[in-house]
Amino acid sequence: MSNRERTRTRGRARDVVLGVERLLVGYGEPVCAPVTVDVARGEALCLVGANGAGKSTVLRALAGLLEPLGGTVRLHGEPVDERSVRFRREVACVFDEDAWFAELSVAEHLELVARGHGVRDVVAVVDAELEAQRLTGAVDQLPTSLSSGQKRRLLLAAALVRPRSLLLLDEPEQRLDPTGREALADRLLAERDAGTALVLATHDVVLLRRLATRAVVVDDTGGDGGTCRVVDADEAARIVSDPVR
Ligand SMILES: Nc1ncnc2c1ncn2[C@@H]1O[C@H](COP(=O)(O)OP(=O)(O)OP(=O)(O)O)[C@@H](O)[C@H]1O
Repeated sequence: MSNRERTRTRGRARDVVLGVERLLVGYGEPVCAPVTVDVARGEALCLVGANGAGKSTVLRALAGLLEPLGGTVRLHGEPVDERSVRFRREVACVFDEDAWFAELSVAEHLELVARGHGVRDVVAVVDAELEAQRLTGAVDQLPTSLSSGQKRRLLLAAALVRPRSLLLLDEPEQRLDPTGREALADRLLAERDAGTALVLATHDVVLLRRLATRAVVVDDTGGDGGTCRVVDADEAARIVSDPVR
């Protein structure tokens, strides 16, 4: 969806994918103020904030990997349950975790993920994503032999060769060179405009400016009636460019 189309559809009912209500996260103690926000199809919500503010912790709770201390998270109106097949089918994650089968090549990994999620045209889907992630020269390599940037692109490819209505990404720009960051922004923009709901933690102002439709400022001040502030993309870009303001 272009920005013009997005403006035109403003005011119509939004197709909410993720609903978050006073979500409180932490490890025994809260790490940040509660979060209240929703994310519709074709929207990209960025989580911004200082190192250690709690962005990854919020993402882990959204993915059902961390039990919240309070509040609710709903996917298509249903409570998050990472054990349910529907939840796992709908939610793709790119977190900072390398979970590879050491003996499977790059192409074999992607084919395994796509097949496991019931993708029909596995070879075509995997080939297209290898191309998009500039991994065609590494198809036969084992993950351990990849550079750190290539490993990151393989993680991204694994999230994009499978069905999803929600894509959760934790600093996807990490370890990518400038060309890789541009390609990442292009790919995520296409994903957003194809109707996926995106939530990503990022410190990258270029990615934020190109992609964000809104942002949550993750901190412990409870600036918005006791919850983390929800701001527009311009305000988020100003915060990321000048975090001490
Ligand atoms: N497994 C854990 N157990 C206890 N505390 C943790 C754990 N993981 C993170 N923390 C703490 O929770 C706080 C929030 O960490 P988190 O990784 O969510 O921050 P972040 O905003 O993603 O930071 P960054 O921008 O550096 O990635 C930090 O104080 C961190 O030390």
